Amino acid sequence: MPAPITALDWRGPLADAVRAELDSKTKPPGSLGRLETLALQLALIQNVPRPRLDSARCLVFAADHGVAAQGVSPYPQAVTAQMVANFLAGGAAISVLAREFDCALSVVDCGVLSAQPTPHPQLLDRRLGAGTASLLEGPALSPQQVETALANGAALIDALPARAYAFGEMGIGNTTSAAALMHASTALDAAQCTGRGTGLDDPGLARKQAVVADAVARQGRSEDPRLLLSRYGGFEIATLCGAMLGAAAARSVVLVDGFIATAAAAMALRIDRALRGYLVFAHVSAEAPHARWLAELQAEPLLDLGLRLGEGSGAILGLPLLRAACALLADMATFAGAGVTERT
Ligand SMILES: O=C(O)c1ccc[n+]([C@@H]2O[C@H](COP(=O)([O-])O)[C@@H](O)[C@H]2O)c1
Ligand SMILES: Cc1cc2nc[nH]c2cc1C
Repeated sequence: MPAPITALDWRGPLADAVRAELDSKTKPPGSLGRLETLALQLALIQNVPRPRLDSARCLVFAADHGVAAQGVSPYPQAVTAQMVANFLAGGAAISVLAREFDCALSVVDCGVLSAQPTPHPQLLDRRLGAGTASLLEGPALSPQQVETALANGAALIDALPARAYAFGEMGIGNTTSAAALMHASTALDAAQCTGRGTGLDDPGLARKQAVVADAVARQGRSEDPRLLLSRYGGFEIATLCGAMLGAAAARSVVLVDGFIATAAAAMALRIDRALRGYLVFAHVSAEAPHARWLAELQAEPLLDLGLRLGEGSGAILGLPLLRAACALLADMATFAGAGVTERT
């Protein structure tokens, strides 16, 4: 069972003090928009009037998916292991962004079907098995694998402490898993929950929608997040779910990436609603159902850049905005201090 999360108190004395401090700064009240909300959120998360973001980590959770055999992705399953090697070699988009933003990068192997993974200081072995089972043929994870994944994710946070986490994922076929989780846990139909992933053409999209519809027709809808994770997977989504809950329990900020990371967040929110205050939805992906799911979660993403890469690439782009919010709260002059006249 993941550790309990302290719900944020947006109406308490600390929130009032931070709002008053923001209003005392040399700017019209509210004129720094979302950066002011972020500063307040960070203060409440850290439970201090002057939050700091002196450490940040990016964790990319990777796994293979049996459902990839159904032709639901234009790329072969082997790309998952190949991209893990690319993350570690420093050539992937997330490798470049992590260096650019001075953010430690780790890759969590939750079940990638590489013959023999080469040990690497940034590679963490948390394999639950040899790839997620096909969600079309039965449960993608056993109930025991779900529990192990949730515990693994939370334990990673204890092992790799940070004030902020940019969480991402890699897994050919995992937009099908995320689509099935969305279809099975919302009132939306399979077509509304299914997107083109890495770039399916129209016949591919129709095939993927049929797979999502079939899988949910066979295994059913549910409100139970553990049951949903068990039915539809995948290994990386369930582990990511545990990591999000662990990060919030440790009072760290969780930067949520795209469609698949949002699937993990949606399941984690069903496990502990208090997680909500710790989440920063960094961007809205170009994967069509992502905007719909964010709307269901009443989440307003920070960025809309047309990204649909995954890997945590959108999540990490939120990091400079979090850092900016902290710096503004800490370092801006007040009207009184700078001798600037307040509004009449
Ligand atoms: O983050 C997103 O919104 C996103 C949207 C489309 C694709 N992806 C990435 O693409 C992979 C899954 O796509 P697919 O087509 O194989 O299901 C997986 O590695 C994800 O990281 C990610
Ligand atoms: C090349 C490639 C890189 C990725 N990164 C995340 N998902 C991906 C899918 C593909 C196909």
